[in-house]
Amino acid sequence: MTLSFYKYQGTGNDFVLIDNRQLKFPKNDTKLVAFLCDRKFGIGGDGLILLENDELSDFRMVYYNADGNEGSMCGNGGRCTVAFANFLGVIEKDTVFNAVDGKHAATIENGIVSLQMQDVSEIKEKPEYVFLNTGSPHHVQMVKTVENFEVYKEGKKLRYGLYGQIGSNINFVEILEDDTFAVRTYERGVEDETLSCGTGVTAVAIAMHNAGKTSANRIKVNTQGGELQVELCEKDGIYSHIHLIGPAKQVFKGKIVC
Ligand SMILES: N[C@@H](CCC[C@H](N)C(=O)O)C(=O)O
Repeated sequence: MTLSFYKYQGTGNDFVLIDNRQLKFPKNDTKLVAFLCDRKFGIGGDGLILLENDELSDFRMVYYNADGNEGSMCGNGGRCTVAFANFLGVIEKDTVFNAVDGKHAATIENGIVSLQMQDVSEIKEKPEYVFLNTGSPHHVQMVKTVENFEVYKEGKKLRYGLYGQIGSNINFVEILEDDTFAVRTYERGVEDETLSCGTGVTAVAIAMHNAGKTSANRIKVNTQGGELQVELCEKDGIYSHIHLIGPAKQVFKGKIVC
Protein backbone atom coordinates (compact mmCIF):
# COMPACT_ATOMS: atom_id res chain seq x y z
CA MET A 1 0.00 0.00 0.00
CA THR A 2 1.20 3.58 -0.71
CA LEU A 3 0.06 6.33 1.63
CA SER A 4 0.09 10.09 0.96
CA PHE A 5 0.93 12.15 4.02
CA TYR A 6 1.80 15.64 5.21
CA LYS A 7 4.16 16.53 8.00
CA TYR A 8 3.33 19.43 10.36
CA GLN A 9 4.89 20.88 13.50
CA GLY A 10 3.58 23.20 16.21
CA THR A 11 6.42 24.59 18.36
CA GLY A 12 8.41 21.46 17.55
CA ASN A 13 5.67 18.96 18.49
CA ASP A 14 5.57 17.12 15.15
CA PHE A 15 2.84 15.08 13.50
CA VAL A 16 2.08 12.99 10.44
CA LEU A 17 -1.21 14.25 9.00
CA ILE A 18 -3.39 12.18 6.71
CA ASP A 19 -6.49 13.27 4.80
CA ASN A 20 -8.87 10.43 5.66
CA ARG A 21 -12.07 11.94 4.31
CA GLN A 22 -12.44 8.85 2.09
CA LEU A 23 -12.03 6.61 5.18
CA LYS A 24 -9.29 4.54 3.50
CA PHE A 25 -6.86 4.50 6.46
CA PRO A 26 -6.85 1.25 8.53
CA LYS A 27 -7.68 2.91 11.85
CA ASN A 28 -7.13 -0.11 14.11
CA ASP A 29 -3.67 -0.91 12.78
CA THR A 30 -1.59 0.11 15.81
CA LYS A 31 1.61 -1.27 14.27
CA LEU A 32 1.14 0.78 11.10
CA VAL A 33 0.66 4.02 13.07
CA ALA A 34 3.74 3.25 15.22
CA PHE A 35 5.73 2.49 12.04
CA LEU A 36 4.68 5.78 10.38
CA CYS A 37 5.72 7.70 13.54
CA ASP A 38 9.05 5.87 13.80
CA ARG A 39 11.93 8.31 13.16
CA LYS A 40 14.28 5.65 11.79
CA PHE A 41 12.06 3.22 9.87
CA GLY A 42 9.07 5.45 9.01
CA ILE A 43 8.28 9.16 8.53
CA GLY A 44 8.79 10.22 12.15
CA GLY A 45 6.52 12.14 14.49
CA ASP A 46 5.30 12.54 18.06
CA GLY A 47 1.90 11.44 16.78
CA LEU A 48 -0.33 10.81 13.77
CA ILE A 49 -3.56 12.62 12.99
CA LEU A 50 -6.39 11.73 10.64
CA LEU A 51 -8.60 14.52 9.29
CA GLU A 52 -12.09 13.12 8.61
CA ASN A 53 -15.50 14.43 7.67
CA ASP A 54 -17.85 15.07 10.59
CA GLU A 55 -21.63 15.38 10.48
CA LEU A 56 -21.83 17.97 13.27
CA SER A 57 -18.85 20.21 12.54
CA ASP A 58 -16.34 21.22 9.84
CA PHE A 59 -14.15 18.11 10.32
CA ARG A 60 -13.07 15.50 12.83
CA MET A 61 -9.56 15.08 14.23
CA VAL A 62 -8.49 11.56 15.21
CA TYR A 63 -5.24 11.56 17.18
CA TYR A 64 -2.77 8.71 17.78
CA ASN A 65 0.31 8.85 19.97
CA ALA A 66 3.65 7.70 18.50
CA ASP A 67 3.18 4.30 20.19
CA GLY A 68 0.31 3.67 17.75
CA ASN A 69 -2.56 3.93 20.26
CA GLU A 70 -5.35 6.48 20.00
CA GLY A 71 -4.59 9.25 22.48
CA SER A 72 -6.60 11.80 24.41
CA MET A 73 -6.74 15.43 23.19
CA CYS A 74 -3.62 16.91 21.62
CA GLY A 75 -3.42 20.71 21.73
CA ASN A 76 -0.55 21.19 19.30
CA GLY A 77 -2.00 18.45 17.09
CA GLY A 78 -5.34 20.31 17.12
CA ARG A 79 -3.61 23.50 16.00
CA CYS A 80 -1.77 21.62 13.23
CA THR A 81 -5.03 19.99 12.10
CA VAL A 82 -6.66 23.42 11.81
CA ALA A 83 -3.74 24.53 9.60
CA PHE A 84 -4.11 21.32 7.54
CA ALA A 85 -7.88 21.84 7.13
CA ASN A 86 -7.17 25.39 5.97
CA PHE A 87 -4.53 24.09 3.50
CA LEU A 88 -6.99 21.50 2.11
CA GLY A 89 -9.68 24.19 1.69
CA VAL A 90 -12.00 22.48 4.21
CA ILE A 91 -12.14 25.71 6.26
CA GLU A 92 -11.30 29.37 5.85
CA LYS A 93 -10.40 31.51 8.87
CA ASP A 94 -12.84 30.28 11.50
CA THR A 95 -13.84 26.74 12.33
CA VAL A 96 -15.51 24.41 14.79
CA PHE A 97 -14.29 20.82 14.71
CA ASN A 98 -14.79 17.64 16.69
CA ALA A 99 -12.09 15.80 18.64
CA VAL A 100 -12.02 13.05 21.25
CA ASP A 101 -12.93 15.51 24.06
CA GLY A 102 -15.71 17.28 22.13
CA LYS A 103 -16.08 20.37 19.94
CA HIS A 104 -13.34 23.00 19.59
CA ALA A 105 -13.65 26.45 18.03
CA ALA A 106 -10.50 27.77 16.36
CA THR A 107 -9.19 30.53 14.11
CA ILE A 108 -6.18 30.68 11.80
CA GLU A 109 -4.51 33.86 10.62
CA ASN A 110 -0.99 34.26 9.16
CA GLY A 111 0.01 30.80 10.35
CA ILE A 112 -1.06 31.46 13.96
CA VAL A 113 -3.75 29.16 15.27
CA SER A 114 -5.88 30.01 18.29
CA LEU A 115 -7.58 26.87 19.58
CA GLN A 116 -10.32 26.94 22.20
CA MET A 117 -9.90 24.24 24.83
CA GLN A 118 -12.59 22.68 27.03
CA ASP A 119 -13.44 24.37 30.35
CA VAL A 120 -11.52 23.09 33.37
CA SER A 121 -13.07 22.89 36.83
CA GLU A 122 -11.27 20.06 38.60
CA ILE A 123 -7.81 21.00 39.78
CA LYS A 124 -6.11 18.78 42.36
CA GLU A 125 -3.55 20.76 44.34
CA LYS A 126 -1.03 18.62 46.22
CA PRO A 127 1.95 19.96 48.21
CA GLU A 128 4.42 18.82 45.51
CA TYR A 129 2.40 19.13 42.33
CA VAL A 130 -0.92 19.95 40.64
CA PHE A 131 -2.95 17.46 38.60
CA LEU A 132 -5.59 18.50 36.06
CA ASN A 133 -7.12 17.38 32.78
CA THR A 134 -7.06 19.79 29.83
CA GLY A 135 -8.28 17.17 27.35
CA SER A 136 -5.31 15.03 28.40
CA PRO A 137 -4.15 14.33 31.96
CA HIS A 138 -1.32 16.53 33.24
CA HIS A 139 0.94 16.54 36.28
CA VAL A 140 2.46 20.02 36.81
CA GLN A 141 5.47 20.32 39.09
CA MET A 142 7.61 23.37 39.88
CA VAL A 143 11.38 23.14 39.55
CA LYS A 144 14.06 25.78 40.14
CA THR A 145 15.35 25.70 36.57
CA VAL A 146 14.17 23.54 33.69
CA GLU A 147 17.41 23.81 31.73
CA ASN A 148 19.41 21.06 33.40
CA PHE A 149 16.48 19.12 34.84
CA GLU A 150 16.40 15.38 34.08
CA VAL A 151 13.01 15.45 32.37
CA TYR A 152 13.18 11.96 30.84
CA LYS A 153 14.34 10.22 34.02
CA GLU A 154 12.04 12.06 36.46
CA GLY A 155 9.11 12.18 34.05
CA LYS A 156 9.21 8.47 33.37
CA LYS A 157 9.46 7.73 37.10
CA LEU A 158 6.32 9.80 37.88
CA ARG A 159 4.37 8.71 34.79
CA TYR A 160 4.54 5.06 35.87
CA GLY A 161 5.19 5.42 39.65
CA LEU A 162 2.38 7.84 40.48
CA TYR A 163 -0.11 7.20 37.66
CA GLY A 164 0.40 3.52 36.77
CA GLN A 165 -0.35 1.98 33.40
CA ILE A 166 -2.92 4.63 32.36
CA GLY A 167 -0.32 7.26 33.16
CA SER A 168 -0.20 11.02 32.82
CA ASN A 169 1.84 13.57 30.93
CA ILE A 170 4.41 15.15 33.26
CA ASN A 171 5.34 18.85 33.12
CA PHE A 172 8.23 20.55 34.92
CA VAL A 173 7.80 24.32 35.24
CA GLU A 174 10.03 27.27 36.04
CA ILE A 175 8.75 30.77 36.80
CA LEU A 176 10.44 33.35 34.54
CA GLU A 177 8.31 36.47 35.03
CA ASP A 178 4.87 37.44 36.40
CA ASP A 179 3.16 36.20 33.24
CA THR A 180 5.87 33.96 31.75
CA PHE A 181 6.83 30.37 32.50
CA ALA A 182 9.18 27.79 30.99
CA VAL A 183 8.10 24.17 30.71
CA ARG A 184 9.55 20.84 29.66
CA THR A 185 7.22 17.87 29.22
CA TYR A 186 7.51 14.09 29.33
CA GLU A 187 4.69 12.81 27.12
CA ARG A 188 2.72 9.68 27.76
CA GLY A 189 2.31 7.64 24.56
CA VAL A 190 5.52 9.05 23.14
CA GLU A 191 7.27 7.90 26.35
CA ASP A 192 9.89 10.59 25.95
CA GLU A 193 10.33 14.32 26.29
CA THR A 194 8.78 16.24 23.38
CA LEU A 195 9.76 19.78 22.38
CA SER A 196 6.29 21.07 23.26
CA CYS A 197 2.91 19.83 24.48
CA GLY A 198 -0.15 22.02 23.91
CA THR A 199 -2.47 20.49 26.51
CA GLY A 200 0.55 20.58 28.85
CA VAL A 201 1.13 24.28 28.24
CA THR A 202 -2.58 24.89 28.87
CA ALA A 203 -2.35 22.87 32.11
CA VAL A 204 0.70 24.87 33.23
CA ALA A 205 -1.05 28.20 32.63
CA ILE A 206 -4.15 27.12 34.58
CA ALA A 207 -2.14 25.51 37.40
CA MET A 208 0.03 28.62 37.81
CA HIS A 209 -3.01 30.92 37.78
CA ASN A 210 -4.89 28.74 40.24
CA ALA A 211 -1.88 28.61 42.59
CA GLY A 212 -1.61 32.42 42.55
CA LYS A 213 1.75 32.41 40.75
CA THR A 214 0.26 34.72 38.12
CA SER A 215 -2.84 36.87 37.86
CA ALA A 216 -2.46 37.43 34.09
CA ASN A 217 -5.23 36.41 31.73
CA ARG A 218 -2.81 35.95 28.85
CA ILE A 219 0.09 33.78 29.93
CA LYS A 220 3.28 33.09 27.95
CA VAL A 221 4.77 29.63 28.16
CA ASN A 222 8.21 28.92 26.68
CA THR A 223 8.65 25.38 25.46
CA GLN A 224 11.81 23.83 24.04
CA GLY A 225 10.29 24.40 20.57
CA GLY A 226 9.11 28.00 20.97
CA GLU A 227 6.57 30.21 22.71
CA LEU A 228 2.88 29.46 23.14
CA GLN A 229 0.32 31.72 24.79
CA VAL A 230 -2.75 30.78 26.79
CA GLU A 231 -5.73 33.06 27.30
CA LEU A 232 -8.11 32.19 30.11
CA CYS A 233 -10.97 33.44 32.30
CA GLU A 234 -11.52 32.27 35.87
CA LYS A 235 -14.77 32.56 37.81
CA ASP A 236 -15.56 30.65 41.02
CA GLY A 237 -12.73 28.18 40.35
CA ILE A 238 -13.93 27.37 36.83
CA TYR A 239 -11.61 28.14 33.92
CA SER A 240 -13.38 28.97 30.66
CA HIS A 241 -12.69 30.74 27.34
CA ILE A 242 -9.31 28.99 27.33
CA HIS A 243 -7.35 29.56 24.12
CA LEU A 244 -4.03 27.97 23.15
CA ILE A 245 -2.30 30.28 20.68
CA GLY A 246 0.78 29.77 18.51
CA PRO A 247 2.24 28.80 15.15
CA ALA A 248 1.47 25.61 13.20
CA LYS A 249 3.46 24.87 10.04
CA GLN A 250 3.48 22.39 7.17
CA VAL A 251 7.04 21.05 6.87
CA PHE A 252 6.88 18.58 3.97
CA LYS A 253 4.64 16.10 2.19
CA GLY A 254 5.26 12.75 0.62
CA LYS A 255 4.23 9.18 -0.08
CA ILE A 256 5.32 6.16 1.89
CA VAL A 257 5.22 2.49 0.94
CA CYS A 258 3.96 0.36 3.81
N1 LIG B 1 1.34 16.57 22.39
C1 LIG B 1 0.02 16.68 22.84
C2 LIG B 1 -0.44 15.84 23.97
C3 LIG B 1 -0.90 14.55 23.44
C4 LIG B 1 -1.65 13.72 24.40
C5 LIG B 1 -0.82 12.81 25.17
N2 LIG B 1 0.42 12.38 24.72
C6 LIG B 1 -1.68 11.72 25.74
O1 LIG B 1 -2.36 10.95 25.05
O2 LIG B 1 -1.70 11.69 26.95
C7 LIG B 1 -0.43 18.11 23.01
O3 LIG B 1 0.09 18.98 22.31
O4 LIG B 1 -1.35 18.35 23.77
